[in-house]
Amino acid sequence: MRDVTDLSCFGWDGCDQGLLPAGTAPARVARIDRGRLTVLTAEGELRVVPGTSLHASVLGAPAVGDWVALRGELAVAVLPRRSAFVRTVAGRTSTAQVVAANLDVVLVVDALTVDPRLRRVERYLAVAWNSGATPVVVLTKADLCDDVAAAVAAVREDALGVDVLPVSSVTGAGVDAVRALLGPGRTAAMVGPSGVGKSSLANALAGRPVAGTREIREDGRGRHTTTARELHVLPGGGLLVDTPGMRELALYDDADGVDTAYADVAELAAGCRFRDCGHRGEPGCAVAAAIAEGRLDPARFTGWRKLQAEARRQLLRVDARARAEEHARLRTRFRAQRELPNRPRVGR
Ligand SMILES: Nc1nc2c(ncn2[C@@H]2O[C@H](COP(=O)(O)OP(=O)(O)OP(=O)(O)O)[C@@H](O)[C@H]2O)c(=O)[nH]1
Ligand SMILES: [Zn+2]
Repeated sequence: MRDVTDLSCFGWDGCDQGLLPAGTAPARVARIDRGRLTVLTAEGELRVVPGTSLHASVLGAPAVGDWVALRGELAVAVLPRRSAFVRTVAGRTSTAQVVAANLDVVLVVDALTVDPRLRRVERYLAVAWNSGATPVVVLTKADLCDDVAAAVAAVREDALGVDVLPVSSVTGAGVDAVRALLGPGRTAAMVGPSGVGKSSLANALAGRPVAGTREIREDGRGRHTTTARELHVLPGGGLLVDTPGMRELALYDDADGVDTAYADVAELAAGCRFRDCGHRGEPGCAVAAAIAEGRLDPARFTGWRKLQAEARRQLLRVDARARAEEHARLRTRFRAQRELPNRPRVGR
């Protein structure tokens, strides 16, 4: 049995660092429902009211998995996060949304029913790497796949440095391997498109229905069943965040995550003759050479380029300062071009 004081700070390192405002107790956000928070405390679940100061905090609104400081039944502050899975809210905005906070593991979930969608997995991995938590790929519905080993191998080849675990929530195969990631006090979030079996996996891990699942409609269109993010406490003391399926995961500030997810391509690119090589046929392009020699899948290269461009666009939208820097960079480049020796100098 874990002792109660232990639970009150479990997973949050700020307690012993004196980060807790005086007269408050830490609690973990399990659910957010029309502005009200359900939190886990040493005494159990509690519905609390967000104080006005809560939204004023630099971390913004609380997310599932956040630690908040409670003063009575009022949540007064969002406590420092050690990791967060962040996406851009759908639409042409630059608003960041914290999907889940204080994670040890991000489970990137996809199904084995169709050919593994490698580009999609890579996109999730880029964001997951940037979260500060460890990404793991979970491939569900193994019972519906004829050649699990081949499908897993294909994903493993692309998901560099990431464990790839096949599971079936129906037969239970592979569920223990996922459970092993979720020791006492460890928090994982499942992310992935709708219908890949996240809720079914949550139920399999919990050993009881904790999340709503849906039957896929005959026409394959289906509807989202998971409507809210929720932090579930698993029997072994691990914590699992179930998130509603995402129609599209837009990158936020994920340039570093992209380079980690595509470490092989990034490393090749660093070996190009020109530092600013665009890999579009320049001489000495190491990326082009790798593609020509069959060492790099051109589709993976295209995926990298696309995500990099998206991360850069997003950065420009988000950060006016970055925009100024980009302008400065373009100006420098322009100046450098003007000063190329073989360029006729005008007006001098
Ligand atoms: N055969 C088989 N079917 C599964 C498995 N896991 C999930 N399913 C089915 O796939 C469908 C979708 O599963 P859900 O768990 O609701 O998917 P989800 O990812 O939570 O979907 P959202 O809540 O919309 O994000 C349901 O019909 C499940 O019964 C599995 O391991 N094997
Ligand atoms: Zn190049």
